[in-house]
Amino acid sequence: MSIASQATDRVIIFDTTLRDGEQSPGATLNAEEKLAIAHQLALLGVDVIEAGFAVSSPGDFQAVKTIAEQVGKADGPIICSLARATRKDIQAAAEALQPAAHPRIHTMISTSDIHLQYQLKKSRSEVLAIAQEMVAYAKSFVDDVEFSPMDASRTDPEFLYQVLETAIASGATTINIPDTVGYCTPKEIGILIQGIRENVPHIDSVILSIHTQNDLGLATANALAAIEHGVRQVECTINGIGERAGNAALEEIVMALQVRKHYFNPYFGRSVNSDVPLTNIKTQEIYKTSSLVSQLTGMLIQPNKAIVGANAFAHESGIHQDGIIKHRQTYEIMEAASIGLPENRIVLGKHSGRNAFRTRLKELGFELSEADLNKAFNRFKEVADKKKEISDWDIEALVRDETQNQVESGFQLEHVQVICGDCTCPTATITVVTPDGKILTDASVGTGPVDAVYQAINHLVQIPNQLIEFSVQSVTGGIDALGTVTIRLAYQDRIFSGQASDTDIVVAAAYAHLNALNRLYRYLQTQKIPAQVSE
Ligand SMILES: CC(=O)SCCNC(=O)CCNC(=O)[C@H](O)C(C)(C)COP(=O)(O)OP(=O)(O)OC[C@H]1O[C@@H](n2cnc3c(N)ncnc32)[C@H](O)[C@@H]1OP(=O)(O)O
Ligand SMILES: CC(C)C(=O)C(=O)O
Repeated sequence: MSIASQATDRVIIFDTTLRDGEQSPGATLNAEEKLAIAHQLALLGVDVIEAGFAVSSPGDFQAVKTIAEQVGKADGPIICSLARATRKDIQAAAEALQPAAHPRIHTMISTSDIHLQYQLKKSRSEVLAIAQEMVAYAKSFVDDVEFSPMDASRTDPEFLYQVLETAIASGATTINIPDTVGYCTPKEIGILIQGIRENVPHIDSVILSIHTQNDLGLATANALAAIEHGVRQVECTINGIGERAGNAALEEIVMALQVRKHYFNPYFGRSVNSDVPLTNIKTQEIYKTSSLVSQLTGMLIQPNKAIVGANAFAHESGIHQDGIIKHRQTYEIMEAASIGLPENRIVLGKHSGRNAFRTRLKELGFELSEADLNKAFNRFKEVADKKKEISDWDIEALVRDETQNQVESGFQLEHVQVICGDCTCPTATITVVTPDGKILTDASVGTGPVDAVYQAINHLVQIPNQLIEFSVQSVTGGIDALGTVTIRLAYQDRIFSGQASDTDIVVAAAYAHLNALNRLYRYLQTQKIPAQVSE
């Protein structure tokens, strides 16, 4: 049974990722890649896959044919090919779709005066005659024929009604209304659809469809407005890819209908509180499908993209994180799991608060006292000011650092400043606070910036020691990674180690050195050997 002959109390999802989506500059797919996406679209549960434009190239013809064979099974989706309103295009589409259990030919011709005058160079009556002839021709191959009046939203409504009436009389089973250049506002789309429903004879005997482009960023809003006015098929693409600024994004349409179903239910004659989904889409497959399309087309997804962007379920600011930890719905209207993501993300960064920090520490197995937590949190904020995102490894390093520094109280590092470069003698200026509260400053030169720091600290602290090991490790990847410096100092026959982390490894080296010196200092105290602090 053709989908058009079924009464629909839901929205038919017509996916055109493999046709309009592939028209995104740079997004070209080969037949194998198209097949992989088509299989995933079938798993996602789309009703119609527009697999390509069969006449456009031998490769696209083959892709449509292979998808028709391998995905267009009896229990699978409708497989569709686009065709201009020409015999050659329609023949190619029919031939490529031949193996599909449910084939659809989608034929189109422009109807706006600007297209007729400048592109087709045809009169309205010629276009009317072509539409009539070509829909009938497509119908001679398949039952399921979709007709699109290209640039419908800029077409004289009276002429549009005439063309649509003709297409329906010639056998079209789906009438698709394209806002080809993404020109309309949602209100105008509503008026357009309402006008068609009121003025085109037999429009209720076909599926009315909408195809929106995103030139003004209104594709999703326009598609939803059309649904409110009785449209029952939406043409859309994964991640919203498509010609120019793209098409309505499938994931946005589907999740809007899912999350706001109580709002949309009355437009489908349902009771407001019905929880029956308004599409057949298995929403848990959305994320996987989105990633596959992004990977194969090379079209990266902007981080703030609705539903599938990396930040769509990520919370960075303390107030939001606090709310999410207390009750997820305070700042989330849908669950990450509903699109197939394992969980939402609390991102620790400069806007995060104590609750999120404490919660992450607990997850990492650290139970800190309130005082220790505050200290670690202050360090965290300092690092967050320099680093975009704080990873779990960074946090572990910070907490370890704080814990060690508490144990080894003694000299406190107040200030580190280093000048270095290829034409400069590396010079470090260091300020420390002694255990009895004196503030001391000194400057030293060295063979490199770290050596200069060590010389200056040694001069201030006056504890004899020998640096026997120095290593630096990047805690995480990236240019803003935390570096952990580990050192070992020898004093007579004893070894004292120190470790510290910072986004600046010279600063980390200074803290690590002081950390080891404090251990040595405490040892000297227990041995009653006085340290000679410089004056
Ligand atoms: C809004 C949309 O997304 S529509 C789909 C757009 N997608 C594509 O164009 C991708 C695939 N296209 C192609 O591979 C090629 O353009 C082809 C194979 C379709 C045609 O290639 P060519 O024969 O070299 O024609 P070309 O692309 O230069 O020009 C398009 C021709 O189609 C005509 N045309 C455009 N739309 C239609 C239509 N709906 N019905 C009939 N003819 C049409 C144009 O008037 C023009 O004809 P002309 O050469 O007689 O002036
Ligand atoms: C072929 C039609 C539906 C189209 O892509 C458009 O008009 O934008």
